[in-house]
Amino acid sequence: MVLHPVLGKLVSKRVVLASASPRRQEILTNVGLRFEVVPSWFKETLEKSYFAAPYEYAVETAKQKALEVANRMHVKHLRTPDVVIGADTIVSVDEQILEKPVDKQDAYRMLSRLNGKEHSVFTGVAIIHCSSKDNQLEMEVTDFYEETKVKFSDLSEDLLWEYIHSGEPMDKAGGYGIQALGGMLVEYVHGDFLNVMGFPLNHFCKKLAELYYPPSKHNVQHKKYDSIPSVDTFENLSDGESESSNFTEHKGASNSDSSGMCSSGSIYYSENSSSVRTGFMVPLENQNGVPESATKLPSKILELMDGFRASKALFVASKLKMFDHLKNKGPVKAVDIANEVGTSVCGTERLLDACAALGLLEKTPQGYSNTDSTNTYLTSDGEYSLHGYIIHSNDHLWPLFTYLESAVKEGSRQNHRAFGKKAEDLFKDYYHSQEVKQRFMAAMHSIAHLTARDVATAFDLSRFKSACDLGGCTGALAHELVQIYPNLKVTVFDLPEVIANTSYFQPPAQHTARVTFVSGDFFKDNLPEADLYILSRVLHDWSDEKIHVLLSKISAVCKPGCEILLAEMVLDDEKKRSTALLQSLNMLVQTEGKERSGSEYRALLQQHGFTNVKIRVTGNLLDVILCIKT
Ligand SMILES: O=c1[nH]cc([C@@H]2O[C@H](COP(=O)(O)OP(=O)(O)OP(=O)(O)O)[C@@H](O)[C@H]2O)c(=O)[nH]1
Repeated sequence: MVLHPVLGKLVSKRVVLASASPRRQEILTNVGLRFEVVPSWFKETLEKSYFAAPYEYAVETAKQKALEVANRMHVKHLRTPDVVIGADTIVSVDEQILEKPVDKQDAYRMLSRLNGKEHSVFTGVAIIHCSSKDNQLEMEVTDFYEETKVKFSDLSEDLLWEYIHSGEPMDKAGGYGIQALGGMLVEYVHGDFLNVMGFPLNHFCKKLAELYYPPSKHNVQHKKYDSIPSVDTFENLSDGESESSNFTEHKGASNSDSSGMCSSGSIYYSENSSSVRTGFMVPLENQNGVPESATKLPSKILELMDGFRASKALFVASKLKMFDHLKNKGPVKAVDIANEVGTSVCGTERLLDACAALGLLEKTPQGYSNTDSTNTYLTSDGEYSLHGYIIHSNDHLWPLFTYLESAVKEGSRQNHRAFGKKAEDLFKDYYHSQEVKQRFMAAMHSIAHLTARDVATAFDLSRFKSACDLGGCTGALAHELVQIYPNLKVTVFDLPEVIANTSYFQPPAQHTARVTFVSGDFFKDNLPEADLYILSRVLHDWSDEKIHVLLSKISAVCKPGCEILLAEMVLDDEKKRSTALLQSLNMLVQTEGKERSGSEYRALLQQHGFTNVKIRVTGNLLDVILCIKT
């Protein structure tokens, strides 16, 4: 494979990809490059008017992303990477630069602009070679860009919105992903497809070839590499460093292709060879440098078999607040965390190592530190903290799931077995003690906060003046709704014991005046008047009989034209979505409810006069259903 000699130059180096883009990770992993991912914190806010051409903006942003990571790693870990790669993809149309859309309206604006026209996709790339002298960081920056022209077909408004509601546009430059659903919008591509996806691999390899194999005197009369040097010219490329010639062609290896790549994308190389040889077998290595087994392993099954261990490691690290202890600190040694948390050193070290291997922590010789997503999702005060739900999973769901077998045999909830209590009303169980109640509310709050934006924007709700969120708990969705819809007032209706405890979860005052809390039981008490009734993660708790009671109450207070919005994990009719199916098992062990399909919800709603049932799959944890009282 012609790329090997070039990528092989990076094998012995500590390579860091300064990008959170899963596509860039995939493109580089697929060609066997081994690297760490350290997403850049550089904010993509350079003043666009300062740049004469769009590609200059993309190159400068890529450079700034990579420089930020190189500097941070040097300062933070005192272990400087050898190479840092940064990239930035933009779309340019009518002299405008389009980046990632900020919301659905923005995605719509972008896609409408691209509709029926040709545009350019530019990816700027920066390759920074770092070294440290007297603890001073020295960097050599190489950068380049690649342009690909893409043309969209003429697309209808409906199709654009359908695409936007798929959720795909949101993290993609120009608001589309050519590698997935977005591919259907595209009439033609002129240039490097991978460049559109986020990383111009071919140009990257050419750049490495230029850097690592500069034309020597004897080949200087040859044309400058305008493509990757082929294997035929491989010997000419040798610069005498042993690593450059460590690559071995592997003929006849059963799970390799002619490129010498193993099927999982690793590069073959021999340990001691100083010249290219053929037919020499060495163990294949995976991404972590671990030899691959000779036996074909059922990796999916093994992963499921051990899945509970990984979950429990996450739960325990969260419960012991290890991620909180690591927040805003440089690397911390296991012994220091053990002392702070009050745990054994050997146990703590094993747990932290497991968390690092699971990608939850970064580990360096100086100690452990949180990754960015750990700071966001796993610390108790992270922006989208799931801490509450993780503790609920550990303390409540885990014991219930140990009785899954009984639940399957008996077809009913297992609270009496897990907690030694007679099954009463579902929420009475949660609210019997202040501690359990707060834990449950924190869990519901974390999921509501994470899903609120997608639920609130799945449909345009700007025509409504008043909404009532039945079982709205801490008001996380209500607050998101009033932020998005300036004319909307939302009443959160929930049990008195919930309403009495909501103050802790309220956001800073900004739009809070348009959110009010009213206590009551939606099965027994009068419902507040509203144009829109919201039931988010409510119906899945209940049997069809109870749902009929609730829907008939709502139907009775709904004037024609009033609407209901449901947010639930909707099962696909083919029952293939494992997250929703596992959530349905979760409902089995603890409630009388279940997850339902779109047609099941439609049937329930239609029986109470709610028609025109529309369903949006959001790509987040909750899907959204909207219907109108006729
Ligand atoms: O067809 C596709 N077009 C673009 C993409 C993806 O879009 C983003 C572009 O954003 P950016 O370059 O700013 O990169 P980020 O994702 O924010 O990650 P960084 O941490 O590197 O800033 C990029 O992910 C492309 O892959 C696509 O998927 N398909």
